[in-house]
Amino acid sequence: MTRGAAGEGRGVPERLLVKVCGTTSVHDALLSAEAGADAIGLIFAPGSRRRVDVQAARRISLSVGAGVARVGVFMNQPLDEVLRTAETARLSAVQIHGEVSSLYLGALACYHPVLRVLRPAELAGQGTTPEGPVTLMLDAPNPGSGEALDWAALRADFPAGAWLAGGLGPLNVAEAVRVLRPAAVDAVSRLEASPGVKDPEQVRAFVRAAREAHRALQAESGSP
Ligand SMILES: O=C(O)c1ccccc1N[C@@H]1O[C@H](COP(=O)(O)O)[C@@H](O)[C@H]1O
Repeated sequence: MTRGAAGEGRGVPERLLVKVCGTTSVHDALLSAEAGADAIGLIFAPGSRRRVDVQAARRISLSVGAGVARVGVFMNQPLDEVLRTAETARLSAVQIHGEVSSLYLGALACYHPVLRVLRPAELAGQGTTPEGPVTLMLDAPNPGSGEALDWAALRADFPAGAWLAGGLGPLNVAEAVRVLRPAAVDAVSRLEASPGVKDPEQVRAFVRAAREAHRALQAESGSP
């Protein structure tokens, strides 16, 4: 991955990962995998309309196999709950929202790759997303709401190597990729027919639009 300081002169990442979040069925997991997603998200956050139970998540994870990353999404949940869920549901990474300590993140990172979610107001001064098991991810203040961010306003502070979520969909992902050059894009609301149920056309169009945008950036910058 091409990395550098936040803001100015950010390179084009070698790869753009695409994550389709809020998966609640084997059917939708296979749809995302067939559309070419690199990762699916399984939401365990309390109160989410896309919350999946651990045994269903395990069946979903096993259905896609090791070629597709399974990211568990958590919000202010105890460490032992996250670790138990990750093991039972065969997660390959955990996405952590909410108020948690660096000790909590460090302990989790001993076991799993961690996506640490930040809101726009928390971005200033983060610099580059660190090499290693904790990767930064930017999301809207109200996760899973479909609210898009002002990418141009965040450009100077967006850490190189970070992931991007927040109101992304087939119609705007190309612009987001062009402006912020994230290492990965992640979406849920704009890919659904109803909460927790994917719209196949939107999922396919999202993956396609993200890939095309990344290829265009690479071509522009002369990267292979
Ligand atoms: O989607 C949810 O219900 C949710 C609940 C709690 C934490 C995270 C949640 N979703 C995450 O929100 C982003 C993007 O959502 P959207 O595309 O803006 O709707 C994604 O990372 C989901 O993992």
